[in-house]
Amino acid sequence: MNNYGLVLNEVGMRDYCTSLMAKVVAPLSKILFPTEMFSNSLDHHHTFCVEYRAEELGVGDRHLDMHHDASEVTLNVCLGRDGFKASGLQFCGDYGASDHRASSLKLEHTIGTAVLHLGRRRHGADNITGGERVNLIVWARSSAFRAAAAYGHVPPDGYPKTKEGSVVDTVCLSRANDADYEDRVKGSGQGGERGEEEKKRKYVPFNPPPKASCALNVKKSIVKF
Ligand SMILES: O=C(O)CCC(=O)C(=O)O
Ligand SMILES: [Fe+2]
Repeated sequence: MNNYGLVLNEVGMRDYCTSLMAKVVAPLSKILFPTEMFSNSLDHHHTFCVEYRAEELGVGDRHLDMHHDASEVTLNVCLGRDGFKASGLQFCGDYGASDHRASSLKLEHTIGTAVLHLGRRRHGADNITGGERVNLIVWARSSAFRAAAAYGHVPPDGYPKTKEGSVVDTVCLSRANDADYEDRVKGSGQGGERGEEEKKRKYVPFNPPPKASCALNVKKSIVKF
């Protein structure tokens, strides 16, 4: 979670952000993610700016731990500021997939460019080493998809889960979300101690218990009126 930034919906920019979602995010999502259940029904959003500041500038977020978003599709636009250093956005696999923690892409942010990705794709931002970086983030959501999940038509977080495969890359580990973080980073020369706040978090294990059903519950998807 970012501690520094601004929720644009709360400062009078909701309508502007809604038109950005309708004119940019929704049409591109239809083209890029045509097989997703929600690709035709993105209808609301949580839109905010994130801000990272290098240590030399004092307090601020330096990086963002590995996570997936509370969105169906995310638009991430790099707005500035000139001269920031170290801008990597590391992507891994999709939440629930066997390659969830395998590295897939490292994107270097540059001002004026954007990336559109599925919300469930694991990602995290590198430590900024100079200057300040500000990005606009649109978490686009579908009410229909979320209602389907709430009523059990699809699993609660949207997707069935597959047992994790053998490839787990250190760059994809999350200090806050992975119970095995410390064991896995030991000896890898990367990562570090969890902060106090991260230690207090309740872990939600990625892999489902052995007997958990991963299939969609077909019976539940029949709605009686
Ligand atoms: O810093 C970035 O570019 C990513 C931000 C992000 O993933 C988020 O706020 O959910
Ligand atoms: Fe994110």
